[in-house]
Amino acid sequence: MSTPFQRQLLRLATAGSVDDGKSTLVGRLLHDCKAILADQIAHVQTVSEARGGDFDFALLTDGLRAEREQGITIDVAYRYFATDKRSFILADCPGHVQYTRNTVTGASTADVVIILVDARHGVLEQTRRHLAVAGLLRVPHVVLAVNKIDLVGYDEAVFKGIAKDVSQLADQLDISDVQAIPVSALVGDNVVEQSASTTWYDGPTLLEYLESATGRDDISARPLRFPVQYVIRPQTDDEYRDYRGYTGTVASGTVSVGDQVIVLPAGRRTSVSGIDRAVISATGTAVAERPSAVAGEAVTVRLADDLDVARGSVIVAADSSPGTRRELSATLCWLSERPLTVGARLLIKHTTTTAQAIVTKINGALDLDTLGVIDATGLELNDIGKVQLKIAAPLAADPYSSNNITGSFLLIDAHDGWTLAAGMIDDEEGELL
Ligand SMILES: Nc1nc2c(ncn2[C@@H]2O[C@H](COP(=O)(O)OP(=O)(O)OP(=O)(O)O)[C@@H](O)[C@H]2O)c(=O)[nH]1
Repeated sequence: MSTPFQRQLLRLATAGSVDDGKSTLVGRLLHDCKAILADQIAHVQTVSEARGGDFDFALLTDGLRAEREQGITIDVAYRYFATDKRSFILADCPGHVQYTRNTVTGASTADVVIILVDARHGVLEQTRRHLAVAGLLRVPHVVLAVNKIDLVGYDEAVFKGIAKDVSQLADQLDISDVQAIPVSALVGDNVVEQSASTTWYDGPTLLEYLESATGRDDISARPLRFPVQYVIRPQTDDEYRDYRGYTGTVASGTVSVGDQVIVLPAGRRTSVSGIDRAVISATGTAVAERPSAVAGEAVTVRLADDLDVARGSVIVAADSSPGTRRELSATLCWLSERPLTVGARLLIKHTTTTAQAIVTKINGALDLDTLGVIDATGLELNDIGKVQLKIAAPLAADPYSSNNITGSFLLIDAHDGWTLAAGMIDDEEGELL
């Protein structure tokens, strides 16, 4: 069972092209739902006046920009805010040349992605790309914020035209829930307050929508996956002499004492004999035994038998084991300036395992104009493509459609440690694109 706090929490990400108004929209949202501190408002007022202009909402979110100017690399920053009804975590993806990288990072855990379109420009290539990424990552809800609606005279036909274009794309990309909202981030229309200038629109404001949207499926109801991060074996002379436990974060499902489990990749069956959690208090750290733990909790699991368990092992429900594989069909978002070619040798980071991998085949790339798959011999920066990989170690992996944690991975350059791609494991039929 999730706690009331977990139930109310909604993860958001924003996406849009440069100057579509992301910073202004986020600033407006935070300001109008009173999530901004008074001293921040006073500061923005002073800076805006010094520049001889009106209150600049983008300044409320531009702290990041200042940090970037100092050379600190921040691709995605997380902001927390709350209303009476709900708490939010917003992955703020600044306008940047590496759009896809930021969007993938921000949207990978998002419940809702807000895709901005400038009402004057309509759907652009970036919009298609952002929609494709949201579809691939199976973000449950997409908000199409048709921004700068004030600059097209609050014209209903313009809004409807863009909403229709996006709804057609969403159908092709298998995105089932798109809510189009006409907004002016600058004026504040339909962000928190209903606009008097769009009387033809009877849908929710952005905040109303966000306060009522449901999150991703409850991952604690899925089969157990517990990737082992560390093996704990104190080998001291005290009561913990024979202690052997496996720490990690429950990726999905629930683990309870007495559960029948299988340890992968070895495939040995055993049962859970104990679950411990460190409790830190004023008097020090103690170990508390727990009857069970749910997805998202970091615990130490003890097993009834002394098996070969190491970092990278995955403890899974005995009646629902994914097995292991050394070959994967996957969809990649290629995030590097260095193109991918067949035969490339890389590292794959999948849950707590890192192993060598080789790209054996490139099956095609997504054509953003037609949204079909076209032949490709390589993948370039921001391309989305289908590949086959051979891996040096067996992975306990699920298709992304059934588990977004054990179904996803990163590809890393073995020489310099740079992240090259984010990958999602295809269904058996390879139906991701
Ligand atoms: N008229 C009008 N102007 C807007 C609106 N939203 C944003 N703007 C203006 O558009 C410009 C770009 O807005 P930003 O919020 O900086 O855009 P952005 O998408 O965050 O830009 P980057 O962070 O550089 O990607 C600014 O001059 C804003 O004042 C709107 O709804 N109406």
